[in-house]
Amino acid sequence: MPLITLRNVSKTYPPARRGEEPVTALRDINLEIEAGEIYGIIGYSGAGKSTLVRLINALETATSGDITVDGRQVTGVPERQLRQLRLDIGMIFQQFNLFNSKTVRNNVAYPLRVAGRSRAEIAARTAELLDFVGLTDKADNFPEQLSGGQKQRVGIARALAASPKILLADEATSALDPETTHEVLELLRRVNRELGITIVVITHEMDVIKNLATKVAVMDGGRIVEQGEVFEVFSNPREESSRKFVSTVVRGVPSAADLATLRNRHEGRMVTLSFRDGGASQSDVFVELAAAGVEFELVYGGINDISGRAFGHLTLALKGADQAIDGALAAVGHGIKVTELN
Ligand SMILES: Nc1ncnc2c1ncn2[C@@H]1O[C@H](COP(=O)(O)OP(=O)(O)OP(=O)(O)O)[C@@H](O)[C@H]1O
Repeated sequence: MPLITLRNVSKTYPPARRGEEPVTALRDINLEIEAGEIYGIIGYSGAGKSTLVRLINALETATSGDITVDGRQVTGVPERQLRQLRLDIGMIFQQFNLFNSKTVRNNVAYPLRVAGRSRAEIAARTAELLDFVGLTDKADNFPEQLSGGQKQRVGIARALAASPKILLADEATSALDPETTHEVLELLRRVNRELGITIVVITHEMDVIKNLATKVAVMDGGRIVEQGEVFEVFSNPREESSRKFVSTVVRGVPSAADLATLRNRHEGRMVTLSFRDGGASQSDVFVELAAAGVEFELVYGGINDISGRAFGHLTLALKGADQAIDGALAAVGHGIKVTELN
């Protein structure tokens, strides 16, 4: 059974003022997240991502549909039954949401104090968590003395304090620079791998999905327009909005403007070759072209590695007789798609 299930979930917010229209933030969402996964949810601002998260941890109630978390019904149950659910879910935020007047140690200890744990237990658990996130030496500092990445590590330690099964990360790296983002993503991978915690990552950054998630749902206008393995969605996005996100991190067939620039700089016939794991490789192509006496230059694109599987699009400028070029490309055979650029 999946750890998190949403069936036909919709959410409509009532109008804020009289005369205004209600806002439908989610429409007929179906989603299954298995234990142990890192599940990415991507969409532009307003797509409904935060609403989805607030439904999973029961901060909002669905207008219709069913939500279960770890076998427990979330929709239509009284508040007191939601207490255990909230202990099972840790959360981290874009702006970290730390208590600025508390030390790092006391920030991490806070959920344990609220849960009424003993002093000895709190001290031991807090020390263990600070060690896990690499901030033992900052235990007595205040958040304002920390870098953004360190603050988020405190946020992660605090979210893990009550040993949740699920960690919800809402734009957790959006306020960080690329290097710090990398560090925090690495920590999240350890949280998943070493502690077995299921992670749901909400983001508008495709790089985060590419580097962290195993599965992804693409949201647009309150709907999930595409979902599946990250490799599948990246290597073969079917919907327009997925294609837009993928194009932010993967160079595909060059646009008309890019092609014009490439033609200014390079001579010859131009083709884009699309590769997919299991098919012909770059070197297969290069060997055939060289054997046919075709000169080639790689002018655009690249090969990506996602979850250990390769795919990508390479645009080549080719110089040689048309027949030799066609023969070489035909000889490479299976697994690559050739797009002639005119
Ligand atoms: N409490 C609320 N009351 C009324 N409308 C809301 C409320 N929360 C969100 N909305 C509306 O629901 C839609 C989805 O918002 P949501 O915050 O879930 O999107 P999002 O994808 O998380 O975007 P962002 O990244 O900007 O937060 C938007 O049109 C938003 O204005």
